[in-house]
Amino acid sequence: MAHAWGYAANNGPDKWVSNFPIADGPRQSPIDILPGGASYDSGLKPLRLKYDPSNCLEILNNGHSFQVTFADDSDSSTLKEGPISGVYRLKQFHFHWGASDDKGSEHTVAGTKYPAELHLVHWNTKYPSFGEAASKPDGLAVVGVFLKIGDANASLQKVLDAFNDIRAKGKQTSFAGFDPSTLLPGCLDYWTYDGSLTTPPLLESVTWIVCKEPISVSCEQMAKFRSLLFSAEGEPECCMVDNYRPPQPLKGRPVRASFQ
Ligand SMILES: NS(=O)(=O)c1c(F)c(F)c(S(=O)(=O)CCO)c(N[C@H](c2ccccc2)[C@@H](O)c2ccccc2)c1F
Ligand SMILES: [Zn+2]
Repeated sequence: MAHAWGYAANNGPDKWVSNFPIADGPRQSPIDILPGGASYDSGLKPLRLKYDPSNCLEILNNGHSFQVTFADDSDSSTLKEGPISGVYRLKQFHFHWGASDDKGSEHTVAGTKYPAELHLVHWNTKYPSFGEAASKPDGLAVVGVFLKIGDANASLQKVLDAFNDIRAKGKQTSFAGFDPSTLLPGCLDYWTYDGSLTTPPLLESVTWIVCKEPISVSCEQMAKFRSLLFSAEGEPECCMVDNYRPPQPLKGRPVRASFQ
């Protein structure tokens, strides 16, 4: 039985390298973004995101995070332009968060941690499937959005309202008609760099697109995130918190900014 990875002391990010040696690779994610170290690139286009709520299928607690999965058999929910070329289809979105409001994001900005981070995972349609794309250097594009404590987020609340059905690992429930563009900030200025998945298999196939502007989340909503469980029904309850990988070495990679 393959060693189950997780976020605990015995199977967390510092241990992943033993089963996934790419953990020490040249383009690992997340990173600490230094705004002063990013170079403005006037050639970067605005993000073109088009999401069809009818593609939204279900919400699932996969034991590491919760994910909302989309039908990706057509080009109706896509990411185009920005730093990428071609058409990338939305496959799922998920979040990372902390046990307290002072940590939880994967990317950091000049050392600043946010309480949570949203990831919208897209795959390059030049490849026949998500699985094929996931192993190619230009196969995936993930849009990251920071969450900052403030007013309650009405759009996020629709996702949190489904949590009672997915509290334990392996639980899933239908989740239809949700438009993920309602989770995006008003300004889509971004940083971009070449990186990887931040969980095993840590594949170095991700063009990261991290929005500069956060969206809001209330303290009560953060508490709702922390009501999910890493554990399955019948197992000792283990709260799903701190499911984030810390920043990894930049190893000389350029970070570009779409804004001045
Ligand atoms: N931060 S990240 O964007 O790197 C990331 C995560 F941090 C993350 F937690 C997940 S997850 O699916 O929630 C649990 C781990 O698989 C995925 N999920 C991936 C995924 C699974 C199914 C469909 C789409 C995306 C990830 O599990 C994956 C990607 C590629 C190949 C195998 C698995 C993910 F992409
Ligand atoms: Zn993620």
